[in-house]
Amino acid sequence: MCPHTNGDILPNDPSHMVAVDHSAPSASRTNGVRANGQHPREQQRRNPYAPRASDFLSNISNFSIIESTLREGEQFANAFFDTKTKIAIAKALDAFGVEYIELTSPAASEQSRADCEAICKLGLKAKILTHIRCHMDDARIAVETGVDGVDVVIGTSSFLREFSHGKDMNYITKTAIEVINFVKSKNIEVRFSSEDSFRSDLVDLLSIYQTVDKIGVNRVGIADTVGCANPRQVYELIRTLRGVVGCDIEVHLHNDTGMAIANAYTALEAGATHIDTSVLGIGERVGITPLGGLVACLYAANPEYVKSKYNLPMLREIENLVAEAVEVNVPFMNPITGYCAFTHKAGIHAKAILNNPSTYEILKPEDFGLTRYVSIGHRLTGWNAVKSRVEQLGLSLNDDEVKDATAKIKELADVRTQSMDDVDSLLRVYHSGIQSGELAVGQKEAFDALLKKHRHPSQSQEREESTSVAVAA
Ligand SMILES: CC(=O)SCCNC(=O)CCNC(=O)[C@H](O)C(C)(C)COP(=O)(O)OP(=O)(O)OC[C@H]1O[C@@H](n2cnc3c(N)ncnc32)[C@H](O)[C@@H]1OP(=O)(O)O
Ligand SMILES: O=C(O)CCC(=O)C(=O)O
Ligand SMILES: [Zn+2]
Repeated sequence: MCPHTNGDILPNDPSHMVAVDHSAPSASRTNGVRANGQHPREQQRRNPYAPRASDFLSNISNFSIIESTLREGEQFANAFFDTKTKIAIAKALDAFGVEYIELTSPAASEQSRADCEAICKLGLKAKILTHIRCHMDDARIAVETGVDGVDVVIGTSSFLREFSHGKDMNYITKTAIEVINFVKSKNIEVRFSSEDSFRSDLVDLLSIYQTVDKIGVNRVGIADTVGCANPRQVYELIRTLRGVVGCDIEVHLHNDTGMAIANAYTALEAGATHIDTSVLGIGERVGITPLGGLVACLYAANPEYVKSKYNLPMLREIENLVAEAVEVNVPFMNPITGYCAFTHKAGIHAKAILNNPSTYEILKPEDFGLTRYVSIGHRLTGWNAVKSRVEQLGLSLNDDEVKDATAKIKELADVRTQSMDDVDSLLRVYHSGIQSGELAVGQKEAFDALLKKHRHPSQSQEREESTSVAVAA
C-alpha cells in the first residue's frame, strides 16, 4: 500500500522522498543540462496538443467558470452547508477568481433563501447566480434575493417530459419566454438551460434555444444530466448550437462515465463560453466537472492564461475546505492536489526529472504553491536519484561510490521501503566509511558491519515494533 494514503486530507509527511528545488543553483545536474534544470531547447518545446490558431471556434483561452459547489455541490449525498460554511466557500471561490458562483434555489427552503441573500450582500467580485425551475413562482422569489443572475432550467428529454414535469415542448417554450422576460425586466442576467440535453430531440433543442436567444437571454445551457455524452457528441452539439445562437453557451457535465473534464475541454474547443464546476466535482451521484481537474486541463493548454485568471495556489486550501465540510478525503489521484501528484518514483523518471522537470510533468507544482518530490528509498530507485540526495546532504562520493551505495539501498528496499531517514543514515555511514578508509567500493561485508554498528537504537526499536505488529496481524 502507498504509505501516504492514510486518509488525511492534507499532504502527509513525505518521509521517504526528497523535495527537488530547481531554482537552487546548487542543484547541479548530469549530462550537461543547466543547473536550473531548464535546457534552452526544452524550454521552447510546446505541448503539441495545445490550441492552434486554426481552432477558430475554440474558447480554450477565453472562458468563464460558473462554480456550482453551493448549488450542484449541495446535491452531493454527504453535503450539508450551514450559513457560515457557505460564506467561507463563497469567499474562497471569489478569492480564487471564479467568475460566477451559483447558489441553490431560494425556493428550496427558507434557509436557502436567507443564505442566498446573505451571500449576495458580501460584495464579492464574482457574480452571484441562483438556479431555479422554469416556473414563475421560483422566478419571483429569485429576483428578490439580490442575485446578479438567474439560471433557469427545465428538462427537454422525453424521459423528463414524461416522468418529471410532464410538460410538452409548447408549454416549455411558452413558460421559458415568460420567465426569461420577467427576469430580464429586473435588469439581471438570465440563462436558459435544457436538462438532459443529450437525450433530447435536436430539433426541439435548437428551436427552443433559437427562440430564447431572440428574446435576449444572456446564455443558453447544455446539460449532460446523466453523464452519458462523449467528447465527440459534445463537440458536435456545441458546434451546431454555436451556429444557431448568438448568446453565450454554458455547459454542465456530469461525470457518471468519467468524461466530465474531457467533455468540458471539448465543449470549449467547440465554442462554449462558460463551464460549470464544483470543488472536487461534488454533486448528484458522482458529480460534475471538478474545478481542480478542469483548471489542470486548461493550464496544460495555456498556462499563462490560466495563471493570469486564477489564484492557483489557493486551490489546495479550497479543496481541503470543501472536503472537510462534506467529510471526504481529497482523492490520492486528484489532479494537482492529490497526495502523489508531484511525486516521482521510478529511477528512469527520477533521473530525467532531476535534469528537467518537463520530462515527466505537464503541470509545474510551483505554480500551484506545491513542491515536487522524488522518492528514493525503494527497489525501483536508481543511482542518479541517490546522487542528487548525496549532493543535497553535502557528501562527497564519486559515481562508483554512489552506485555502490545505491545497490545497498535496493537490497534493503527489497525487504521494505526505506524512509528518507534510513537512506540518509545509510549514505552518511557509507560516506564516513569511505572517508576513514574503512570502506571501499564493492566491500559489501564491511559496509554491512558498519551499518550494523551505526544503526540508531531508537530506529531499530521502531523497526522491531512495526515488525512485531505486522507479524501479529
Ligand atoms: C438536474 C438538476 O439537478 S435540477 C436542480 C435540482 N434542484 C433542486 O431540486 C432544488 C431543491 N429542490 C427542492 O427543494 C424541491 O424539489 C422544490 C422546492 C424545488 C420543489 O418541491 P416540491 O414542490 O415539493 O416538488 P417535488 O420536489 O416533489 O417535485 C418537483 C416539482 O417540480 C416540477 N418540476 C421539475 N422540474 C421542473 C422544472 N425544471 N421546471 C418546472 N417545474 C419542474 C415537477 O413536475 C414537480 O411538480 P409537482 O409539484 O406538480 O409534482
Ligand atoms: O441548469 C443546468 O444547466 C443543469 C442542471 C443540472 O444540474 C443537470 O441537468 O444536471
Ligand atoms: Zn447537474
